[in-house]
Amino acid sequence: MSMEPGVLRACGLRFERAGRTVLDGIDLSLASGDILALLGVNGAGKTTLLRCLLGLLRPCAGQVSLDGAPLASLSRQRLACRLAYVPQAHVAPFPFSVREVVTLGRLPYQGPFGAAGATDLDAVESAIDQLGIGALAERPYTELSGGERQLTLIARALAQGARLLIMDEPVSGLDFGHQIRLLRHLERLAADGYGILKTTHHPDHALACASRVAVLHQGRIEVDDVPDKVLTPERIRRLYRVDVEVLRVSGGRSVVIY
Ligand SMILES: Nc1ncnc2c1ncn2[C@@H]1O[C@H](COP(=O)(O)OP(=O)(O)OP(=O)(O)O)[C@@H](O)[C@H]1O
Repeated sequence: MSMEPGVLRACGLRFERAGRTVLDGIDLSLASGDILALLGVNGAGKTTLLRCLLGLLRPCAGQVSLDGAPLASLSRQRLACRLAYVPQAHVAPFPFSVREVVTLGRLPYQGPFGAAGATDLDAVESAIDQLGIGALAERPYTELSGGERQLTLIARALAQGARLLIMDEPVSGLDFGHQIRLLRHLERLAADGYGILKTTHHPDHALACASRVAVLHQGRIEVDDVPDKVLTPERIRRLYRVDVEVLRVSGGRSVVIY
């Protein structure tokens, strides 16, 4: 399993779609130990930015690099050992079992005709165990609920062994308990040296579980700083057009009241 930390960096990213500028000069970095929460209203370009950072979309200007090397200079296999993606849960075209979907995370470590070896199987069982989805392991992915699919995709990313995780709304569709357990687990992973970039629509989740918060607005990163500095009532009001208060509670944490 790859244990390499790393720094993923976007410089001057610009992306256009159907003649519209979606991203306009984005500078952003993600390092080992970071939990970076990316906020922005619907359609702000969060998923587009994640897909540019993963090398799945090609920006029309700017560059993404991993430890100083442009993504384009790295093979897909090398990249997959360093960088894992948790997309928003989707319905798979084939009824793979949950264990088989998680095992797909091990593909970068196998040769063209390679079968999963002992290390791969250990990584798969460990990821299934971390996400608490052992009871689902033999169920067809196509027959899972949205939340169960989400947990499976997170397990697949952990099985992949990459230390930088790019997660698109990882808690969406999860019940309250799974949300809290996942956020706590992300904190443990960051303490263990993972770098995590997650999009979220919940300022509360960014206050509860992020070392930095970046706000994507009108194609630009409007601010990138510690959660308490970014998530002020004024900014939340301006961004989402809702009136809220932000209260300090015990343990030095802040919560959004509405
Ligand atoms: N396949 C596509 N073709 C054309 N435009 C698209 C396509 N996918 C997304 N867009 C547009 O690109 C912009 C950014 O979309 P994106 O999905 O990145 O936003 P987002 O911030 O992730 O939104 P949400 O919070 O709703 O998931 C939006 O205006 C969207 O309509």
